[in-house]
Amino acid sequence: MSSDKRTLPNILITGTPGTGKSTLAEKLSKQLKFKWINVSELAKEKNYLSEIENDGCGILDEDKVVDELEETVGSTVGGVIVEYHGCDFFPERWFDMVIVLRTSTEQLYDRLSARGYAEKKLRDNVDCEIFQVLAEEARESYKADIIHELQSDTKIHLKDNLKTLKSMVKKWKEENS
Ligand SMILES: Nc1ncnc2c1ncn2[C@@H]1O[C@H](COP(=O)(O)OP(=O)(O)O)[C@@H](O)[C@H]1O
Repeated sequence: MSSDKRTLPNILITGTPGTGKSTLAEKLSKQLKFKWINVSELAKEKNYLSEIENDGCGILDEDKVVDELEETVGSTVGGVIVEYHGCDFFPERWFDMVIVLRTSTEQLYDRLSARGYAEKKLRDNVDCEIFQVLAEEARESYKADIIHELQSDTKIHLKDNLKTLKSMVKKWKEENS
C-alpha cells in the first residue's frame, strides 16, 4: 500500500536507547490522538524475545513483530507511532515519516547510568550513538526525504520536536487529503 492511501500518516521514531523515543512518542500520541506502539514493550508482552544475550537483552523475533503489527500499521487508517531502537526490519511502506532522535554523549551517558546499565552495555550504547548507527540504518532503509534527525538533549528540544512533528503531520494531511 502506498502512503497516499492512508488517511493519517504513520510515524517511526528510532534512535539509540535513552535518546527519548518513549518520552516523545507518548506525548505526541496523546496530542495527536495517534496510537503508540513501543516495540520493546510489545516484544516483552508477547514473548518475542528469544535467547538471552550476555548483556541481558533478548534477540527480537522481527518476523513475529511485523506479522503482529501488519494489521494495525499496514492498514489504511494510519495514525500510528511506532518506536524502536532498530528500523531496518519494518516494511518500508509502513511509514510516512522516520524520526531519528540524537542525543549528546554526556546526556546519553547520564540517562543510561540512571537506568542502571552495566558499564559494557552503557559503553556499547554510547558508541552506537557516536557512530550514528541508527541514523545510518534509517538511511539504508528509507527514502531520504522522509527521514528527519532531531536533537533530544533538553526539555526545550522535546518541546520543539513536538511542535515540529505536529506541523509535519498537519502538512502531510493537507498534501494527502
Ligand atoms: N529531550 C529530553 N530532554 C531531557 N530528558 C529527556 C529528553 N527525552 C527523554 N529524556 C529523559 O531521558 C530518559 C530516557 O528517555 P526514554 O524516552 O525512555 O528513551 P528511549 O525510549 O529512547 O529509551 C528518561 O529519563 C527521560 O525522561
